[in-house]
Amino acid sequence: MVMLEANRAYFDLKMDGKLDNPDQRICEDVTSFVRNTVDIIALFSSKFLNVIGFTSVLWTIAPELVYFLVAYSTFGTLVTVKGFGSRLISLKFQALQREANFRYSLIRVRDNVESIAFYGGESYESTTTKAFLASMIENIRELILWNRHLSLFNNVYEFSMIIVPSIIVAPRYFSGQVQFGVISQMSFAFHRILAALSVIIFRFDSLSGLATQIERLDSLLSALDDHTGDVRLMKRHSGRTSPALGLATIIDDREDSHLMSMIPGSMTTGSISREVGPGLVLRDFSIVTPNSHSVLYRDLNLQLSPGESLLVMGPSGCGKSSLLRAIAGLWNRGSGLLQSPPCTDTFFLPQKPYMPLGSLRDQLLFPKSSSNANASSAISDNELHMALAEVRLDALPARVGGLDAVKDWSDTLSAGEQQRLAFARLFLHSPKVAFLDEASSALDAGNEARLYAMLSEKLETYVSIGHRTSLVKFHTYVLEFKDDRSWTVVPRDEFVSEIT
Ligand SMILES: Nc1ncnc2c1ncn2[C@@H]1O[C@H](COP(=O)(O)OP(=O)(O)OP(=O)(O)O)[C@@H](O)[C@H]1O
Repeated sequence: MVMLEANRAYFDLKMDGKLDNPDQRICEDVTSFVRNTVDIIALFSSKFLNVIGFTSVLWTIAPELVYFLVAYSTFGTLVTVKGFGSRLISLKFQALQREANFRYSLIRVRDNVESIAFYGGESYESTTTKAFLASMIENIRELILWNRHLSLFNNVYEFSMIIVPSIIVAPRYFSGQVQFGVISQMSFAFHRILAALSVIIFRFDSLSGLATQIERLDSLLSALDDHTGDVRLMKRHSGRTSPALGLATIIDDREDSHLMSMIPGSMTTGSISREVGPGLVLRDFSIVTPNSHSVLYRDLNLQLSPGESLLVMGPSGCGKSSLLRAIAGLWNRGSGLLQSPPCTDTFFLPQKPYMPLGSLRDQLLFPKSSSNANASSAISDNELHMALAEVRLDALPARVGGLDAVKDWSDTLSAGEQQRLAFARLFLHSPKVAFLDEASSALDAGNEARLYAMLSEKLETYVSIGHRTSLVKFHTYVLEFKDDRSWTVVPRDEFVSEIT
């Protein structure tokens, strides 16, 4: 939940790609960690009481056996930890990682059944999934082998002590110094203390499992901490309002400079300065991709006042979506000034419409939740039906069983229907500024023109990304990226006269 709620940590951790399978760490490792910790605390407490209780018994009969037990269990513990420890922990770590990878490969197939079926990619997917399974099995095999070694060592360690107390006390029994009953009393105490002092040896399997879970959870928490550090730096940086703010200013600041050094690549790229304002202003704006550190474009300057709109065009891969990522705060590496309205006034329609789990009502209200009384009572059923009618999906509720019908919407609706539903979502939220990333790419020209005509009536300001020149007439300005990474911003009419 922290990952979802705290400054889009889920997005940044995925983009950084340094942490594998956070889902498994959260769902399974936490549960196992809590269960194992409780078990181990209970076990250690009971063994501690055994040591206290039985040492006094053994000490009165044969104190040399107490020294012997301490030395023997220390030797056994050292052999177990040094000989088996690091290998077993790393194998268990890999086991969790490979199991999660295998499960993720199955989930990917489930989520992409239609595309795989169209491509006829069953054999490829089967090979890939089998490779994940094989790597998991190989690891389990090695784990079983090492556990067998450990268990053999445990048996030798334990059984070689069976007759030791009798051998040591036998001379005293035959010389009449002790009774026969004392031998069994001493033997019982000896084995209870041995079991207690050898707890690390006999329970090494659970302890190494716990160590693995601690390591995985620790790296998750460290990644979240690093992320909080990054966000703190960004917030501090974006809190400044001087348009002249640049990388040099930040590096001169000693505290910020320390924080900047925690961000990979920050000394070379810096962060974008952010301000809140009514329109959209980009000044000397450059974007750098998160991992590859390649600069998509440099020194972009534009100003969009309330009431104006912008169409972003350009060849595939030139960085159109990345511009929206930067405006949304998903990408921060780069330089220059970005002024945009507060996030409460903006709404983004991403390239791939997202259909959350839930009812048709949830699809329309997303990202608000229909279970939130304020969100659901603010928008009536009638308004939801009207929004659907505006995007020509008025027949949808009857077709699927009403606004509360729950389906897998990404599979149930066509790509164009999902895009129309996303437009309905946008109209219902009626933000001051909207950002649309090829949000009508799956629509026919008629539906696209109708939706854009409605958009220009309903919203003051919007920025769209699109490839079709038919969209130009719905925008005030056109920002065009060229193949050589240069760019131009021109008024709509100028753009039209240039291309005709
Ligand atoms: N997470 C990432 N890490 C590194 N590079 C990335 C990442 N995401 C995108 N890129 C790269 O950044 C460049 C710009 O990507 P972007 O998605 O902005 O292109 P685009 O202009 O919107 O393309 P299209 O029109 O095909 O959607 C591409 O070369 C892409 O490979």
